[in-house]
Amino acid sequence: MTTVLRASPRRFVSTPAIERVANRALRYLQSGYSVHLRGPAGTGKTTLALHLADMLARPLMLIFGDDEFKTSDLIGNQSGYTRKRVVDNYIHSVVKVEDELRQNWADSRLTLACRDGFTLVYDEFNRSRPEVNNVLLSALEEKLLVLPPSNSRSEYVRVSPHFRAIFTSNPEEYCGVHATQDALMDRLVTINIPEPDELTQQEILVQKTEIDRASALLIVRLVKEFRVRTGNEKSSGLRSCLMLGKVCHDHEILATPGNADFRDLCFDILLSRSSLPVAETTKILWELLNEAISLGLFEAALNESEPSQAACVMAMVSADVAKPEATIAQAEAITEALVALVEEVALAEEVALAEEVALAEEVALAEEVALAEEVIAPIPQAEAITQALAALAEDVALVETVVAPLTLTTEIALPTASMSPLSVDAVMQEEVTSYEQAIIAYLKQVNGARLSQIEHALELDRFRTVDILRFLQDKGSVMLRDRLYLCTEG
Ligand SMILES: Nc1ncnc2c1ncn2[C@@H]1O[C@H](COP(=O)(O)OP(=O)(O)OP(=O)(O)O)[C@@H](O)[C@H]1O
Repeated sequence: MTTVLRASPRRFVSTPAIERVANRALRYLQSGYSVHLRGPAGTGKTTLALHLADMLARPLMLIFGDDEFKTSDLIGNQSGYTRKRVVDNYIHSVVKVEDELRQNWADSRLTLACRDGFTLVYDEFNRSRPEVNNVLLSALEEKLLVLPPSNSRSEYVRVSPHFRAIFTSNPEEYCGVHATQDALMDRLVTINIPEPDELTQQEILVQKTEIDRASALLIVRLVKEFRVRTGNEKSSGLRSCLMLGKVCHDHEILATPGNADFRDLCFDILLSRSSLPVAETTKILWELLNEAISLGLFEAALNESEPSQAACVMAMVSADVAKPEATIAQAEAITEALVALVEEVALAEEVALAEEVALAEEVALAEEVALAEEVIAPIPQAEAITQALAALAEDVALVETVVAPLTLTTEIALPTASMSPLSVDAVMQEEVTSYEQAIIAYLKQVNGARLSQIEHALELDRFRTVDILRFLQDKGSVMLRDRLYLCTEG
């Protein structure tokens, strides 16, 4: 049984680049021509073919090219027999038997599509042997499909004006494909489908795997870079990107080069896609992921809303590695730019650190000042204590003087041997009187003084000063108030 599809690609993503190609193809189809989409594996040819068929709004016949294909698989074949037996016994002695054996014909997809005006999508048609596809030549050009000779049906099928064919193929250097015959190519409009651009791949990833935009871009760039470094630019990385994106999304794996799960995923999906020896490919991928971590290339480039210097550097890297002719000088320039960037980051960190240290020092200084103020505050009290101590010392001295043995005073005041006792007394009396007057005069002058001040001012020793002051106090000429000696005379 032949199934007619009404298929359209699930969640077809249209970006400006895809729309341009789709419009071109649709133009040729509307003018009655069949279209051939040619390009490396995974560039979106089949998806685009289905999308175009959907745009034509006709039922769809889908055929996949195969090396085992025969022409009959395209147009149909005899399938089984119908046997017809007639027994005539009209005269009882005569029996007439007629036996008829007829082959049945079953249309295949191409015949159905041509007859009913469906859209045929012949995916990877160059995987079928060229002679199998010869039947298409007259269908496309003369609009007649030629069937094997038969007595029971027409050998020609008139191709409906609504019939359209969309072919897809991989380039001839691909394994398992046949060279396409010129006659067929001459009847088709061939559009080359390169690998989708970065934006398209990112968009497809976001819409089909529901991964976030930043992760999608990181994956696209990582896969692109890996393919460049492994010299595997012939095919497209879109399928690998879709696998990475879907697994990351389904299992909540953070798509960053430093994440161990993501790294495992990259190794599982990408290693087998390189034609280099496994050890070499592993080293390349390992280095790539490490570079991405240390230089933060991919992460920095993701911040598209604020294009940073790192993003520019990444753009340079992408642009240059994409060109095989990128010279060593360009590579050095890129390295220099990266080094400058790393240095700038280090400098910024240093400045931030210095500012932090300065701030910490300021805080420490402020704390010290506060502490010092706290320490200094009690000083007036200390001064008062010192003064009190000094006064106390004076008082102690005064007491000592008072209790000092009288003999000592006598000794000090002893007259010289040359003087007579009378003259000695007179001299002493005279001397004492002059000291009394001197002290009274001094106390009047300074309006009161301490014991030590009087001693110093009049250059007297302590015992004499105390004696004289006590005498003056007894006389009522001097009084002591608050450790100050005051003259009571007017
Ligand atoms: N425009 C698009 N919108 C949505 N998904 C897309 C689009 N283009 C490609 N894809 C997806 O990318 C993957 C590869 O696309 P597709 O199978 O069409 O590539 P292809 O060129 O036909 O590959 P092959 O030559 O190996 O058959 C598919 O999963 C497909 O769904």
